[in-house]
Amino acid sequence: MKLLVVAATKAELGKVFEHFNLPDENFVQQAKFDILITGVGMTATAFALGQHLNNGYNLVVNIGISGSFDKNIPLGSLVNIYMDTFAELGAENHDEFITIYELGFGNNTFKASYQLADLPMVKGITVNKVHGNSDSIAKIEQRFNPQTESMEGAAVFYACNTSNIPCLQVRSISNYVEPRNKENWQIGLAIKNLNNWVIDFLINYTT
Ligand SMILES: O=C(O)c1cccc(C(=O)CC[C@H]2O[C@@H](n3cnc4c(=O)[nH]cnc43)[C@H](O)[C@@H]2O)c1
Repeated sequence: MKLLVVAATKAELGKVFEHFNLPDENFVQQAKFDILITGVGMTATAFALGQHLNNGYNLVVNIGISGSFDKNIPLGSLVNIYMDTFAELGAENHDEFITIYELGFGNNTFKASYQLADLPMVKGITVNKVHGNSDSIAKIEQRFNPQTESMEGAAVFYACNTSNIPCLQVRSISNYVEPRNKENWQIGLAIKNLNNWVIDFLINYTT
């Protein structure tokens, strides 16, 4: 059984690198798991996965921090994204938005194919532009009713679904999606809790 852990930035996995004494590289290969640092965003993620996904993985775990639309989800807590949507792929038709699915160019939503019992299941969207404006937040909530947003999740699900590799996405909530105020973000807490979860998961999954 071989696992691939995918993160956008090394900063999101700092304690994991320390715990397992891993070399300071973007693609780390170990006996029981590999780690891939892709860079932020869908394009960097898809490119990196295109280079490395063909290594016989039994499971891909996308991890990272994330914004939450749902203020009932505490900052620093972990969620399991069971479906994720490319929220900006489509066309504007004056005030209306037409998804690529509605345009006839294929799916805009992709699902996890591996279940975890112990985390809340939520619906995510993936964006190029972090929402930070009340009008655009209201519009995207009305369009997709998401609970979280990241900049990579749907790209990982797309690559894994297309390659028939089981995948799951675990995110730690660093901020609420609201008019931008970086002072409210809890990136340190979110990364700490995320790293503890990843270390635990790697130890339990690979032994
Ligand atoms: O300074 C900023 O405006 C900023 C915006 C988004 C992310 C960052 C980061 O430092 C981390 C990159 C990472 O974070 C994920 N993320 C976290 N919160 C959100 C969000 O509200 N909306 C979308 N993505 C978010 C994202 O997946 C990035 O890979 C700094």
